[in-house]
Amino acid sequence: MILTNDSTRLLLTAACFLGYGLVCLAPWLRLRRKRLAAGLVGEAAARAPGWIVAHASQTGNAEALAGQTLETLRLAGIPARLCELSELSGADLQAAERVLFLVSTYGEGDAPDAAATFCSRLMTRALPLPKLHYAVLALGDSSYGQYCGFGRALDGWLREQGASSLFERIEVDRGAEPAIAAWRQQLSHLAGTSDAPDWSAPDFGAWRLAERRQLNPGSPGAPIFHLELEPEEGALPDWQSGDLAQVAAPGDPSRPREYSVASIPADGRVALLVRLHLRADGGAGLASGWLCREAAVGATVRLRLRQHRRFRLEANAGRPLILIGNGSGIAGLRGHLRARALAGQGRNWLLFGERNAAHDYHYAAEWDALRGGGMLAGLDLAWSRDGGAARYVQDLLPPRADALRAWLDDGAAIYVCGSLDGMAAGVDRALEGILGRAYLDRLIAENRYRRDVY
Ligand SMILES: Cc1cc2nc3c(=O)[nH]c(=O)nc-3n(C[C@H](O)[C@H](O)[C@H](O)COP(=O)(O)O)c2cc1C
Repeated sequence: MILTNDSTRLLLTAACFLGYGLVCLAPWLRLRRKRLAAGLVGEAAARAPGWIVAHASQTGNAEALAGQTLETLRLAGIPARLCELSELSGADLQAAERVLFLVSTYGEGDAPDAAATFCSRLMTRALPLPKLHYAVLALGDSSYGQYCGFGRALDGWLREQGASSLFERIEVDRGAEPAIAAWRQQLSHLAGTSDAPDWSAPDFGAWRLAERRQLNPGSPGAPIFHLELEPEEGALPDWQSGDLAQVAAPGDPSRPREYSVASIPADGRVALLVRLHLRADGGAGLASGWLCREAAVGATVRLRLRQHRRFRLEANAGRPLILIGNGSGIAGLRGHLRARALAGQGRNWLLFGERNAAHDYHYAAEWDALRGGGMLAGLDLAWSRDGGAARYVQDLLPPRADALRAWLDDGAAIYVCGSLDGMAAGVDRALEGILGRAYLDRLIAENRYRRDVY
């Protein structure tokens, strides 16, 4: 084809417009993709109030069920969006048609960390919600005094504000399948669909206990063991530092025990730290006794891995990390330190507390190697049975207040792993004393204060 000067110019101009149009379209397409990924189903959902699936989760169970709830609504063609409870404003609640709440309980009947702002901002006051229809799935454990305490408090507060429940609160005791099935059934009924997807958790796999060694021989405390496991068949599954492993012990398979994974996939094995639980009568706990004593090296262990989104590094992977823990809590922190070393991120500060330096300084050689390699910038230790100024890990914080502020000013995130009794509350109080509650609440809202406490 022969082009005249005029038709060439015309074609070039048209091409320019087309190009410009594509440039303008690209951000819109990106935004649309982002909205879809965030759970906004269809453009209408961005405008219409629609349904909201709100979760408050500490270790990811309620969050995972919220994702599955959203998926069920999505399949039924219902516009809905997924969010964390603390992202909801009073105006959101007043505008929403229907809100499904999936919340767990922590501490002693408390809300998970991620719900702190919702509790302090909204649940402390009156908020008329006459138009709101809602349902609550409350996750808990009936061996605690305040069973499903937060789910019950939330339900009560919503009712006091004039909201109407779509169906009675459903309580899930230790992940019990029948309660989850009841929620699924109610949901299918509401959504007008009978083909809700199957939500069952993945099966336990067969793993071989490849290694076991006691970390604290001679300690006045209960023995603690480092275990390494590999799949009996097939490839190692993928996981991230911060994730959890569930073990079904032969003596009590219906109550799997959960442990923080202390290794990363690059190690080629799942490592766990298990403290032998000694009962008042001197006998060993069922699951820990089996894992630490009875199961021979080479034995089959039924295990499955579970994502722990709230304790993963995720968006904090590029920040400096302050890792605080005690006892077996070093497991989750070790996973993070190994992930950081692999990524070449050396701005890590470990603060750790145990009983005594001679027997309970778990993984001391590893920390030395990390320091030598520039992968551990700070290490502070507290020994409760050795005397000295700092007895518990929280005592390490006030004398290091200036360094702590400097790290946080540099954008650091804090990860706490270990016992809820004493340690977690003590660390929280010490941080509040140094930084103030508002600052800590901001860190929580920014996902820069993450806890795996038990
Ligand atoms: C340290 C700790 C404290 C807990 N406190 C309570 C409690 O007071 N009441 C309750 O019903 N469940 C309690 N639970 C059980 C959790 O709510 C339950 O394991 C739930 O399935 C966790 O869901 P999530 O992963 O969404 O946070 C507690 C669990 C832990 C680890």
